[in-house]
Amino acid sequence: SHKVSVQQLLNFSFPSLSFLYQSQQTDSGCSLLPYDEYWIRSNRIVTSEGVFSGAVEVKSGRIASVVSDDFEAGQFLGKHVVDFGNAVVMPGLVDIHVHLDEPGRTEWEGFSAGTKAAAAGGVTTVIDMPLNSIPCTVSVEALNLKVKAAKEKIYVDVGFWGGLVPENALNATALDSLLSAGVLGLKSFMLPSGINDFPMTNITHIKEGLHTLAKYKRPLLIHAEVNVGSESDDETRHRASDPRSYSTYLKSRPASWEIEAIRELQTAMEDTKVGGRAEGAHVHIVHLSDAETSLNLIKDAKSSGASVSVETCAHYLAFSAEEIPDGDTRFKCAPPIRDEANRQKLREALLEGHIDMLSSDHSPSTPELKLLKEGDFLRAWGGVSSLQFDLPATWTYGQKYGITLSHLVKLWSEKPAKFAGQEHKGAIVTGNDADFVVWEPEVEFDLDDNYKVFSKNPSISAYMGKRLSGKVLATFVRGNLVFSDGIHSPKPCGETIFAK
Ligand SMILES: NC(=O)NC(NC(N)=O)C(=O)[O-]
Ligand SMILES: [Zn+2]
Ligand SMILES: [Zn+2]
Repeated sequence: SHKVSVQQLLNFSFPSLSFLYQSQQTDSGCSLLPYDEYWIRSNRIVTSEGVFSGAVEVKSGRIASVVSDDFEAGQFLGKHVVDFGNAVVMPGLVDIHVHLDEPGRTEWEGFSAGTKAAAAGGVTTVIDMPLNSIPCTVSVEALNLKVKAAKEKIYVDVGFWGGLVPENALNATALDSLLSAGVLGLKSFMLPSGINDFPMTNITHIKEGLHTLAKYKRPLLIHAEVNVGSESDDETRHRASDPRSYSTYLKSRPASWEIEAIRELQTAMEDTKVGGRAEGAHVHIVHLSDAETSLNLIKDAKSSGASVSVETCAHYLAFSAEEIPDGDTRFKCAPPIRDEANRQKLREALLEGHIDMLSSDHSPSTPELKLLKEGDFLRAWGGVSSLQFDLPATWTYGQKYGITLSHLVKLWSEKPAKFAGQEHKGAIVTGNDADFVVWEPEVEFDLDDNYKVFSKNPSISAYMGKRLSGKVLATFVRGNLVFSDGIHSPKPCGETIFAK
């Protein structure tokens, strides 16, 4: 077949999309690109298998075809082609662990600001956590309030986890109605969550929850830490140590808290096996920090046939305890960021495939609650604000230990999409939603005061002040160009996602 240079056929190339938008504004306003059918071309299209030079055809929000560069002459004649040249085209990121905090705590975050940050960071789907909003998503009524609050505010697609709490855990009817209303799975805590109306569950609650989840084949996400007392054992002795020193906080929350929680979960994990009481359900350990015994226990459960997975977060891979300055409570989260040796082990485990996926655990609050002025690690709110930096943070630190573009696709898109029951997302294959991030891995930028962070309270993000590489040029959600050249589409056209 006769090959032609695609350059001869292009009718426009990046960057000019926002100008194009301004000149050809559509009435929907959902997309900065005024076409329903177009091709995206790049020398670096990434799948979990590798990188190729080619083009992706988009029609009505879906991927209509994917071709490598040995296409037929004339294939693009008369078509709209956006050429991204050497910029990388990947499936958009699917962040399964995000606290958007609306309704009720919009001074912490919110659907609009949070999903703008997601879009600016190449995240095309977020799954919202059931806690920190008021009310927490523990009933159908609360879910309905969330969905109502999200209406016409979201720039990317948003699904919801429901909460498993003592109040609903032993009540199969209550859980049935929450699951039937479309939450993608449930989430619970094995110790106090910090939010009074999201109480912790014990192992009986967890087992009953899994039993109900089995019918729906949906996962239970678990914050796996239990309070087994700390090394120095009581609050008074911590108080005697310097609360501005990160090591004081780290000692107050040792790895034994994660280990003990996962041990307690062993029989619950057993229940998910073929023939078990909760066959069809799945246990997912969120934000693993301890890369040793806790991870080994999870590996053992997996190899014994339990349906189990585990995520870690970008910040556990990026930072180590030794680097956290005194008083810098932006880094306070639970479980805590541990020492350098642990970070190395976590990175190895990730590359070896023992950690199934990544998430942000974007859990922002306000500078006041982070006690940024006092710098008191023991009293500050726990949670890292990071949603906009999922991609560049994972990439910047990941390059040091061997993360490839294909790793990013697998850990940030394919695996989490599948985990959340969104098999039609997370990969560049024909028929899938046209969710993409286009970015330049080599371009560096400083997260200084001039950098536009779309989340509320940018000053609390642990990444501010850092230099990252990996600039997002464009983000597409179901074919809509929702972010380009630093601006968002005029209308927020993200969709709410429900389990069927
Ligand atoms: N209430 C929270 O958002 N807690 C979160 N806080 C963290 N991780 O420090 C979490 O995911 O556990
Ligand atoms: Zn948690
Ligand atoms: Zn969380």
